[in-house]
Amino acid sequence: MNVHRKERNIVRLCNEALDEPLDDVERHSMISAAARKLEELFDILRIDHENDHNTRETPRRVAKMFVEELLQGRYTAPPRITEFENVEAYDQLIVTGPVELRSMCAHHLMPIYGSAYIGILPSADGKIIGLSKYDRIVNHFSSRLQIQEELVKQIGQYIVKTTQPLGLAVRISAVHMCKTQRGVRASHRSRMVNSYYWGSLSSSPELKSEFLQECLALDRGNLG
Ligand SMILES: Nc1nc2c(ncn2[C@@H]2O[C@H](COP(=O)(O)OP(=O)(O)OP(=O)(O)O)[C@@H](O)[C@H]2O)c(=O)[nH]1
Repeated sequence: MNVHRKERNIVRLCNEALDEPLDDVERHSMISAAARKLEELFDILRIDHENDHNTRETPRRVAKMFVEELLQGRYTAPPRITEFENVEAYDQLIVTGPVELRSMCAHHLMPIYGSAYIGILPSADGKIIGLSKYDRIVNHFSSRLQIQEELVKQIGQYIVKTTQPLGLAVRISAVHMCKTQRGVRASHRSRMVNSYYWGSLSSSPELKSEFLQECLALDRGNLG
Protein backbone atom coordinates (compact mmCIF):
# COMPACT_ATOMS: atom_id res chain seq x y z
CA MET A 1 0.00 0.00 0.00
CA ASN A 2 1.59 3.33 -1.02
CA VAL A 3 1.57 6.55 1.04
CA HIS A 4 -1.14 8.13 -1.11
CA ARG A 5 -3.46 5.17 -0.52
CA LYS A 6 -2.68 5.18 3.22
CA GLU A 7 -3.67 8.86 3.52
CA ARG A 8 -7.03 8.08 1.99
CA ASN A 9 -7.65 5.53 4.73
CA ILE A 10 -7.47 8.16 7.48
CA VAL A 11 -10.87 8.44 9.13
CA ARG A 12 -12.70 11.76 9.30
CA LEU A 13 -15.46 13.12 11.54
CA CYS A 14 -18.94 11.89 10.60
CA ASN A 15 -19.89 15.16 8.86
CA GLU A 16 -16.49 15.89 7.32
CA ALA A 17 -15.50 15.06 3.75
CA LEU A 18 -12.42 13.02 2.92
CA ASP A 19 -9.44 15.12 1.76
CA GLU A 20 -9.98 13.93 -1.82
CA PRO A 21 -13.18 12.66 -3.49
CA LEU A 22 -13.18 8.89 -4.07
CA ASP A 23 -12.36 7.74 -7.59
CA ASP A 24 -14.39 4.90 -9.20
CA VAL A 25 -12.02 2.14 -8.04
CA GLU A 26 -11.99 3.39 -4.45
CA ARG A 27 -15.77 3.80 -4.43
CA HIS A 28 -16.39 0.24 -5.64
CA SER A 29 -13.90 -1.14 -3.15
CA MET A 30 -15.57 0.79 -0.29
CA ILE A 31 -19.00 -0.58 -1.33
CA SER A 32 -17.69 -4.18 -1.45
CA ALA A 33 -15.99 -3.88 1.95
CA ALA A 34 -19.12 -2.33 3.53
CA ALA A 35 -21.33 -5.05 1.96
CA ARG A 36 -19.19 -7.78 3.57
CA LYS A 37 -19.57 -6.11 6.97
CA LEU A 38 -23.34 -5.77 6.47
CA GLU A 39 -23.54 -9.50 5.66
CA GLU A 40 -21.77 -10.09 9.00
CA LEU A 41 -24.29 -7.82 10.75
CA PHE A 42 -27.17 -9.78 9.19
CA ASP A 43 -25.54 -13.02 10.40
CA ILE A 44 -25.31 -11.62 13.95
CA LEU A 45 -28.97 -10.50 13.77
CA ARG A 46 -29.82 -14.00 12.40
CA ILE A 47 -31.27 -12.71 9.16
CA ASP A 48 -30.75 -15.08 6.24
CA HIS A 49 -29.21 -13.03 3.44
CA GLU A 50 -28.31 -16.02 1.28
CA ASN A 51 -31.56 -17.95 0.86
CA ASP A 52 -34.25 -15.39 1.61
CA HIS A 53 -35.38 -13.90 -1.72
CA ASN A 54 -36.21 -10.63 0.06
CA THR A 55 -32.80 -10.01 1.66
CA ARG A 56 -30.42 -11.79 -0.75
CA GLU A 57 -29.05 -8.57 -2.26
CA THR A 58 -29.74 -6.31 0.72
CA PRO A 59 -26.22 -6.01 2.24
CA ARG A 60 -24.79 -4.83 -1.09
CA ARG A 61 -27.81 -2.64 -1.82
CA VAL A 62 -27.48 -0.94 1.58
CA ALA A 63 -23.70 -0.50 1.22
CA LYS A 64 -24.22 1.14 -2.18
CA MET A 65 -26.97 3.36 -0.74
CA PHE A 66 -24.65 4.60 2.03
CA VAL A 67 -21.67 5.34 -0.22
CA GLU A 68 -23.43 6.69 -3.32
CA GLU A 69 -26.51 8.32 -1.83
CA LEU A 70 -26.96 8.91 1.90
CA LEU A 71 -23.31 9.79 2.67
CA GLN A 72 -22.18 10.94 -0.77
CA GLY A 73 -21.41 14.41 0.59
CA ARG A 74 -18.36 12.87 2.33
CA TYR A 75 -16.97 11.20 -0.78
CA THR A 76 -17.60 13.72 -3.56
CA ALA A 77 -16.48 17.29 -4.26
CA PRO A 78 -18.77 20.18 -3.28
CA PRO A 79 -21.00 21.43 -6.13
CA ARG A 80 -19.47 23.59 -8.83
CA ILE A 81 -20.78 27.14 -8.42
CA THR A 82 -21.72 29.19 -11.51
CA GLU A 83 -21.16 32.87 -10.82
CA PHE A 84 -22.67 35.83 -12.68
CA GLU A 85 -21.52 39.44 -12.59
CA ASN A 86 -23.79 41.57 -10.40
CA VAL A 87 -24.10 44.07 -13.27
CA GLU A 88 -27.02 46.00 -11.80
CA ALA A 89 -25.25 46.10 -8.41
CA TYR A 90 -28.27 44.41 -6.81
CA ASP A 91 -28.00 44.96 -3.05
CA GLN A 92 -31.37 43.85 -1.62
CA LEU A 93 -32.25 40.70 0.29
CA ILE A 94 -32.79 37.51 -1.76
CA VAL A 95 -34.58 34.62 0.01
CA THR A 96 -34.91 31.14 -1.49
CA GLY A 97 -36.78 28.11 -0.17
CA PRO A 98 -38.13 25.78 0.87
CA VAL A 99 -35.12 23.71 -0.18
CA GLU A 100 -35.86 20.01 0.46
CA LEU A 101 -33.51 18.72 3.13
CA ARG A 102 -32.76 15.02 3.52
CA SER A 103 -30.08 13.95 5.96
CA MET A 104 -29.24 11.26 8.50
CA CYS A 105 -28.64 11.67 12.22
CA ALA A 106 -25.21 10.96 13.62
CA HIS A 107 -26.54 9.21 16.73
CA HIS A 108 -28.96 6.56 15.44
CA LEU A 109 -28.50 6.70 11.63
CA MET A 110 -32.16 7.65 11.24
CA PRO A 111 -33.46 10.10 8.61
CA ILE A 112 -33.71 13.83 9.21
CA TYR A 113 -36.06 15.56 6.75
CA GLY A 114 -37.44 19.03 6.36
CA SER A 115 -36.76 22.35 4.70
CA ALA A 116 -34.00 24.91 4.50
CA TYR A 117 -34.37 28.61 3.69
CA ILE A 118 -31.48 30.78 2.61
CA GLY A 119 -31.26 34.57 2.70
CA ILE A 120 -28.48 36.40 0.88
CA LEU A 121 -27.62 40.07 0.87
CA PRO A 122 -25.33 40.25 -2.18
CA SER A 123 -22.35 42.52 -2.33
CA ALA A 124 -23.01 45.24 -4.93
CA ASP A 125 -19.53 44.83 -6.43
CA GLY A 126 -19.45 41.02 -6.05
CA LYS A 127 -21.01 38.05 -7.85
CA ILE A 128 -24.44 36.43 -7.89
CA ILE A 129 -24.61 32.62 -8.00
CA GLY A 130 -27.10 30.41 -9.85
CA LEU A 131 -30.24 29.85 -7.74
CA SER A 132 -30.18 26.04 -8.08
CA LYS A 133 -26.71 25.98 -6.48
CA TYR A 134 -28.21 26.74 -3.06
CA ASP A 135 -30.25 23.51 -3.32
CA ARG A 136 -27.13 21.62 -4.43
CA ILE A 137 -25.12 23.00 -1.50
CA VAL A 138 -27.84 21.99 1.00
CA ASN A 139 -27.95 18.52 -0.55
CA HIS A 140 -24.15 18.15 -0.44
CA PHE A 141 -23.74 18.93 3.27
CA SER A 142 -26.93 17.04 4.22
CA SER A 143 -25.59 13.85 2.64
CA ARG A 144 -23.45 13.11 5.67
CA LEU A 145 -24.12 11.94 9.23
CA GLN A 146 -25.26 15.18 10.81
CA ILE A 147 -26.54 17.02 13.80
CA GLN A 148 -28.65 20.02 12.87
CA GLU A 149 -26.52 22.59 14.74
CA GLU A 150 -23.45 21.69 12.66
CA LEU A 151 -25.34 21.18 9.38
CA VAL A 152 -26.74 24.73 9.39
CA LYS A 153 -23.25 26.14 10.02
CA GLN A 154 -21.57 24.04 7.33
CA ILE A 155 -24.10 25.23 4.74
CA GLY A 156 -23.78 28.86 5.84
CA GLN A 157 -20.00 28.94 6.03
CA TYR A 158 -19.63 27.33 2.59
CA ILE A 159 -21.96 29.91 0.97
CA VAL A 160 -20.09 32.77 2.69
CA LYS A 161 -16.72 31.37 1.56
CA THR A 162 -17.75 30.85 -2.05
CA THR A 163 -19.88 33.97 -2.65
CA GLN A 164 -18.59 36.61 -0.17
CA PRO A 165 -21.97 38.32 0.35
CA LEU A 166 -22.62 41.25 2.71
CA GLY A 167 -24.93 39.09 4.79
CA LEU A 168 -26.23 35.54 4.94
CA ALA A 169 -28.90 33.57 6.81
CA VAL A 170 -29.69 29.86 6.77
CA ARG A 171 -32.70 28.46 8.57
CA ILE A 172 -33.54 24.77 8.88
CA SER A 173 -36.80 23.24 10.07
CA ALA A 174 -36.60 19.45 10.25
CA VAL A 175 -38.10 16.26 11.67
CA HIS A 176 -35.65 13.85 13.34
CA MET A 177 -36.89 10.29 12.94
CA CYS A 178 -34.64 9.16 15.80
CA LYS A 179 -37.16 11.05 17.95
CA THR A 180 -40.40 10.18 16.14
CA GLN A 181 -39.90 6.56 15.09
CA ARG A 182 -38.26 5.25 18.26
CA GLY A 183 -37.17 6.41 21.72
CA VAL A 184 -39.67 8.99 22.97
CA ARG A 185 -41.83 8.45 19.81
CA ALA A 186 -42.51 12.15 19.51
CA SER A 187 -45.18 13.54 17.20
CA HIS A 188 -44.30 13.48 13.50
CA ARG A 189 -45.07 17.20 13.58
CA SER A 190 -42.29 17.77 16.14
CA ARG A 191 -39.49 19.70 14.45
CA MET A 192 -36.20 21.31 15.29
CA VAL A 193 -35.71 24.83 13.94
CA ASN A 194 -32.35 26.59 13.98
CA SER A 195 -30.54 29.32 12.08
CA TYR A 196 -27.12 30.61 11.13
CA TYR A 197 -26.66 34.36 10.63
CA TRP A 198 -23.59 36.07 9.23
CA GLY A 199 -22.54 39.65 8.41
CA SER A 200 -25.28 42.25 8.08
CA LEU A 201 -27.94 39.56 8.56
CA SER A 202 -26.42 38.91 11.96
CA SER A 203 -26.11 42.56 13.00
CA SER A 204 -29.33 44.06 11.61
CA PRO A 205 -32.61 43.18 13.43
CA GLU A 206 -34.58 44.65 10.45
CA LEU A 207 -32.89 42.33 7.93
CA LYS A 208 -33.36 39.34 10.25
CA SER A 209 -37.03 40.17 10.61
CA GLU A 210 -37.44 40.58 6.80
CA PHE A 211 -35.75 37.19 6.29
CA LEU A 212 -38.00 35.46 8.85
CA GLN A 213 -41.14 36.97 7.32
CA GLU A 214 -40.12 35.74 3.87
CA CYS A 215 -39.42 32.26 5.35
CA LEU A 216 -42.94 32.20 6.82
CA ALA A 217 -44.47 33.29 3.51
CA LEU A 218 -42.47 30.68 1.57
CA ASP A 219 -43.38 28.01 4.13
CA ARG A 220 -47.08 28.75 3.66
CA GLY A 221 -46.68 28.60 -0.10
CA ASN A 222 -47.64 32.23 -0.22
CA LEU A 223 -46.28 33.55 -3.52
CA GLY A 224 -46.61 37.10 -2.22
N1 LIG B 1 -29.03 18.70 19.72
C1 LIG B 1 -29.34 17.72 18.87
N2 LIG B 1 -29.69 16.53 19.35
C2 LIG B 1 -30.00 15.56 18.47
C3 LIG B 1 -29.97 15.75 17.08
N3 LIG B 1 -30.36 14.59 16.48
C4 LIG B 1 -30.60 13.71 17.48
N4 LIG B 1 -30.39 14.29 18.70
C5 LIG B 1 -30.51 13.72 20.07
O1 LIG B 1 -29.32 13.11 20.46
C6 LIG B 1 -29.54 12.24 21.57
C7 LIG B 1 -28.80 10.92 21.37
O2 LIG B 1 -28.12 10.55 22.50
P1 LIG B 1 -28.53 9.40 23.62
O3 LIG B 1 -29.28 10.04 24.72
O4 LIG B 1 -27.25 8.72 23.95
O5 LIG B 1 -29.47 8.36 22.81
P2 LIG B 1 -30.63 7.41 23.40
O6 LIG B 1 -30.23 6.83 24.71
O7 LIG B 1 -31.00 6.44 22.32
O8 LIG B 1 -31.75 8.50 23.66
P3 LIG B 1 -33.30 8.59 23.27
O9 LIG B 1 -33.35 9.09 21.85
O10 LIG B 1 -33.86 9.60 24.23
O11 LIG B 1 -33.90 7.23 23.41
C8 LIG B 1 -31.04 12.05 21.60
O12 LIG B 1 -31.56 12.84 22.66
C9 LIG B 1 -31.51 12.63 20.27
O13 LIG B 1 -32.85 13.13 20.29
C10 LIG B 1 -29.58 17.04 16.61
O14 LIG B 1 -29.49 17.31 15.41
N5 LIG B 1 -29.26 17.98 17.54
